[in-house]
Amino acid sequence: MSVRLTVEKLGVSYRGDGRETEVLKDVSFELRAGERLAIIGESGSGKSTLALAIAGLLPPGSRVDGDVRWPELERRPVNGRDLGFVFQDPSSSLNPVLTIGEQIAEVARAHLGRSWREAYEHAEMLLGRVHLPDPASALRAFPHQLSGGQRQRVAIAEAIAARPGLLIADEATSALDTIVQAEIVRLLEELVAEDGMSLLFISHDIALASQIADRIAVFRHGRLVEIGDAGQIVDAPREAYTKSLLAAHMGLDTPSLLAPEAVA
Ligand SMILES: Nc1ncnc2c1ncn2[C@@H]1O[C@H](COP(=O)(O)OP(=O)(O)OP(=O)(O)O)[C@@H](O)[C@H]1O
Repeated sequence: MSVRLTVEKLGVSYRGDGRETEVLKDVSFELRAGERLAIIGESGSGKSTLALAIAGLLPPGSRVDGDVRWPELERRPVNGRDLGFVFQDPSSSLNPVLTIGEQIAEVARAHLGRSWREAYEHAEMLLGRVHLPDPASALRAFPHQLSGGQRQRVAIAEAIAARPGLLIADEATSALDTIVQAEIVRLLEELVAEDGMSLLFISHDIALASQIADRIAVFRHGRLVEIGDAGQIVDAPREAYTKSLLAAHMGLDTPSLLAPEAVA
């Protein structure tokens, strides 16, 4: 499998109020084509900063050390074209005064060079792919006319409109109730498999991460503590911190994450 992304000794510091705060330190990993990698860690561990650094979206003035490379590309990656971003709050990527059709079609026009008519057809096809009921009517709807789960489906359709090689989902299901969350996770799995995209699934929820990811990377205080196959991380974590994350998940009322044979 070819390598889609190489993160090498990445460090990020934010600057403000005359101070510099280091939030990512010496982070290295590879993401292969078609691979689903979950990034997990507590709030403030640097997960979103990692996503922003990969997308080239860090605030101006941030200090970046190390490297993010895209071996398959011979040019700089273009946001929207080479990578799609889905955030926790779909309102941050959807424009409230444009119809759903206009927003998705605009991505197809900008990045795929489609005419408006072709771009609208493309948008309707994508709304079908994200399982929005009645895609033709949805094209004419405004974001506020949809439910939270439907808005997240639209945000996903927009993120994949230009067929990017990488989809970054940053806490994309955290604001949704459990049933809708499971549906969106299934949808992401389906789309990633169909399009051969790589997925960076950012979550504070190790149980959810283990459902969707091939591999899991555990972050703490801006450092990559442990990375491995999802099964290994959940069944046989090497680091004490990962064990404590798993233990914190295991409330008395929580079903075990471990496979039955591993418990026996
Ligand atoms: N623009 C910024 N300027 C200064 N500090 C920032 C900025 N953005 C984030 N931080 C700080 O960087 C650290 C890492 O934040 P980040 O959002 O990357 O963590 P996270 O793991 O994604 O957290 P969460 O799960 O709460 O979103 C935190 O201490 C945060 O307060």
